Amino acid sequence: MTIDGVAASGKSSVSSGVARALGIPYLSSGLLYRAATLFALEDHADLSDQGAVLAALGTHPVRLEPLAEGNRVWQNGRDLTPELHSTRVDHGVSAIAVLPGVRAWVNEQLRQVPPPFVAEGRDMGTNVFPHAGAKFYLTASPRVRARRRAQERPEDVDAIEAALIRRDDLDRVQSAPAADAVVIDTGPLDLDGVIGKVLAGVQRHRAGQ
Ligand SMILES: Nc1ncnc2c1ncn2[C@@H]1O[C@H](COP(=O)(O)OP(=O)(O)OP(=O)(O)O)[C@@H](O)[C@H]1O
Ligand SMILES: Nc1ccn([C@H]2C[C@H](O)[C@@H](COP(=O)(O)O)O2)c(=O)n1
Repeated sequence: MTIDGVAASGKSSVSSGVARALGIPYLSSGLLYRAATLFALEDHADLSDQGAVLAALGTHPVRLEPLAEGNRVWQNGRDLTPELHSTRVDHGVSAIAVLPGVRAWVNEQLRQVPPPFVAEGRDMGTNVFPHAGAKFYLTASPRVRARRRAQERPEDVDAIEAALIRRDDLDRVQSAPAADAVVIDTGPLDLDGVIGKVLAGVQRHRAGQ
């Protein structure tokens, strides 16, 4: 199954809850785009130069550890995960994510994982796993998302909201919901409410309704 959505709409938290309820792993594609961004930044690569970015990726083998309680990304023995939600990675990741070679690098890693799993990101239901059994797409207003994110970060809500709107715009091309996805506005719901809606959708799908 796939869970896509806009930035900070709750994809990772919801995927983790759904994966735990179903007893299967979840895969965060966004973390792989973030790891690619971190490598490019550390190598001082021009983020719009696909050749330079792919050269940086070529020297940094990574492993996505699909833990249900939260994915981690490893480079040999180094756990990259704590650095992947830094502001500098947030600012650079959309530039990296438009590069076709980077998208192929991410998708190849995702497609090596044996099902069943919950795949989470932007284009899981449209491009990477178009034949997934059940598809969901999470949204919420930029203000709601910024308020939630502000609980985790020292920046103020207005700055976070502006950055989210910028990233929504830059990611728009690969972020369209699949035609057969169930769209959920998470604004009026708490986390358990969203997880419950997704699980109910999975049940309906299994029952063939
Ligand atoms: N329905 C909800 N109600 C309240 N808080 C929520 C809800 N869903 C998610 N959150 C909170 O919002 C924040 C962002 O959620 P999360 O990191 O899961 O989003 P995301 O879509 O995976 O983000 P990103 O696109 O940056 O990877 C977290 O602090 C999470 O706990
Ligand atoms: N399938 C995906 C997943 C992610 N991206 C890009 C777009 C985001 O700005 C960035 C980080 O993702 P997030 O952690 O916010 O889910 O990666 C993408 O293009 N396609």
